[in-house]
Amino acid sequence: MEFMEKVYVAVDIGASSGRLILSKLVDHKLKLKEVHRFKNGFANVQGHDRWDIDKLIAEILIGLEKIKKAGYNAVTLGIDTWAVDYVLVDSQGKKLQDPVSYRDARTEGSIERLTTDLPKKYIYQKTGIQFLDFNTLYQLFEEDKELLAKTDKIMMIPDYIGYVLTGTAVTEVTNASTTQMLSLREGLFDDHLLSKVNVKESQFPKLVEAGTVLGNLKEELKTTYDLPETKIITVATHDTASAVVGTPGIGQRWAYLSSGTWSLIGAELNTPENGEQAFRENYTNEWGAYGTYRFLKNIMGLWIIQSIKRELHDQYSFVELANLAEQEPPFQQFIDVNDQRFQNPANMISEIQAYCQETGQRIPITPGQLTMAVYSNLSLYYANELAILDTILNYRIDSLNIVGGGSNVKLMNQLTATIADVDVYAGPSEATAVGNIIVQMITEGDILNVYLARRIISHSFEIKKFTPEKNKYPQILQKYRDFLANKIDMKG
Ligand SMILES: Nc1ncnc2c1ncn2[C@@H]1O[C@H](COP(=O)(O)OP(=O)(O)OP(=O)(O)O)[C@@H](O)[C@H]1O
Ligand SMILES: C[C@H](O)[C@H](O)[C@@H](O)C(=O)CO
Ligand SMILES: [Mg+2]
Repeated sequence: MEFMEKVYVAVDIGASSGRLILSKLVDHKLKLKEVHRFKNGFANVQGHDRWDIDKLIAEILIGLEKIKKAGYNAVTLGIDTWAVDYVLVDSQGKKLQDPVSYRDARTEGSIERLTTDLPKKYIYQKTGIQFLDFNTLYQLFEEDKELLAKTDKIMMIPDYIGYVLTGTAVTEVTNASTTQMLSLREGLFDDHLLSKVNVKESQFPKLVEAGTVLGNLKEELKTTYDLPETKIITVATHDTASAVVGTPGIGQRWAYLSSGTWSLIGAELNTPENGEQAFRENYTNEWGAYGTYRFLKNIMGLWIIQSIKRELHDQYSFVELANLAEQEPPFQQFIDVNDQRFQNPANMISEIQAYCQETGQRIPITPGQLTMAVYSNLSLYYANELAILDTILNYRIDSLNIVGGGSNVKLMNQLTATIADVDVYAGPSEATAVGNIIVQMITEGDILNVYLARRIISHSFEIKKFTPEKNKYPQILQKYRDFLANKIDMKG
C-alpha cells in the first residue's frame, strides 16, 4: 500500500490577521509552512463596525489554490477564528447581513440593560462565563428585531465559514460557550437566557464537540477555484481554545497566556470554577477541547499596540516598535490596560496620553515611550492576574506558557517573568494553528491525545525560557495594585 503522507491545513483567523498554515508530522516533529496570510479588521458599514466575511472566505479559497499549485491534491482542514460574533442566515442559507464586530458600540451598557430583571449572579452560576459587554448574549439582546425574525440559523463565525465551504451547519462547543448562553450543568443552550433575547434553540445548528468531521468542500466551489480535495474537520473553533491545545504546557502547575490581539491568561481545568471569588474577579469558564475548561480572563492585549501602529500610519513594524521600547526605562507610568476606554477609542495614543494626564503621571510621547508604557503595564497586569489565579485555584502557579504573536516580544516575556516571579516559556507564536492541526490529527488517528501532542509540540518548536531577575523591581507590583485600587493618587 502506497504510504500517503497526510497533509493538514490550519485556517486561523484572528481579529488582526488570518493565515493558512500547512502541517505534516515528520520524524515525530510538527513541521509548519505558512502558505497564505491576509489582513483582517472591521469597517463601519451601514451604521455598525462589521467584518467582511466574504473576503475572509475568498482568502481561504485563494490559500487553498496556492496549496493545490504547490502539488498537494488532498488535504484535511480546520477553521478557527475569534469568538462571540455570528452570522444571521435565512431559510435559503443566505446571510442576512455582514456580521457586526464585537467592538461595535451597540452593546455599550447592554449588561446593565439585560440584568435589570436577571441577576448577574444567576447568569454566572448558570454559564460560568465572564461578563464582557460584547458577548453574544448582549449582541442578540441589541440585534435588529426584524432581522432576527427572518433568521433561520444563527451561526458563529467559524461555523458559518464551514457551512459555506461544505453545506453543513454545526455549532462547535468551545466557541458556543463564549455566547454566555450555554448551561455549564447541562451542556446545552439555557432556555431562560434564550428567551431573554427572543431566540429559539432551533435557531442554532446542533452542538458538536471539537474534532467532529464536518464534510468535504462543495463541488460548486471547484468551478471557480482550482482546489485540492479537502476534508474539513470542526476543530476547537474558538481561536483561544485552539491556542490552549497548542500550548506546550511546560511546568508542574502551568498557566497559559495567549498573547495576540487579546491577552487571555488562565489555566486548563477539568472541572469548571464558577464560585464566588471567580465571579467577583470576572473569570470565565470557556469550554475547551475534550471536555476541559479554559478558566481565563480577557486582558486588552496587543490590540493597544496594533492601534498605536495604525495611528502612526504603519511607519513602524511591530519589531521596530519593540526595539524602540527596549531603549526606554520601564514603569514610567501606571495604566489600567483593561479600562473600558481602551476597548475601541477614536484615537488610542490620545486616550493613553489623556489617561496619564488625568492621573497626574508622565505622558508617553514617542513611539518607544508609548510601546514601553503598554508593554510595562501589560506585564504588571499579567503578574497581578497570576496572583489572583493562585488564590482562586488555591495553588501556586510555577510557570507561564506564553504563546501567540506576543511570545515574540522578549522584553515583555522578561518583564513578566521578573514581576510575576515565575518561569516564562515563550512559544510557539503560531500555537493557535498548532492546536488547530493537533485536533485534526487526533481525529485522524495520527496522534493519540492532547497530552502526547504537547510532548510533540515541545519537541517541534523552540520554546525560549525566561527566568525571574530577583529583586530587580521590588514593590512595583504592590504599587501597581494600590494604583488599580485607587489607593495611590499619582497627582500627589
Ligand atoms: N516579532 C514581533 N515583535 C513584536 N511584536 C510582535 C511580533 N510578532 C507579533 N507581534 C505582536 O503580536 C500581535 C499579533 O499576535 P497574533 O498573530 O497572535 O494575533 P492574531 O492571531 O492576528 O489576532 P488574534 O489575537 O485575534 O488571534 C501583533 O499585534 C504584535 O503586537
Ligand atoms: C471576543 C473574544 O474574547 C475574543 O475572540 C478573544 O477570545 C480573542 O480574540 C482570542 O484571539
Ligand atoms: Mg490569533
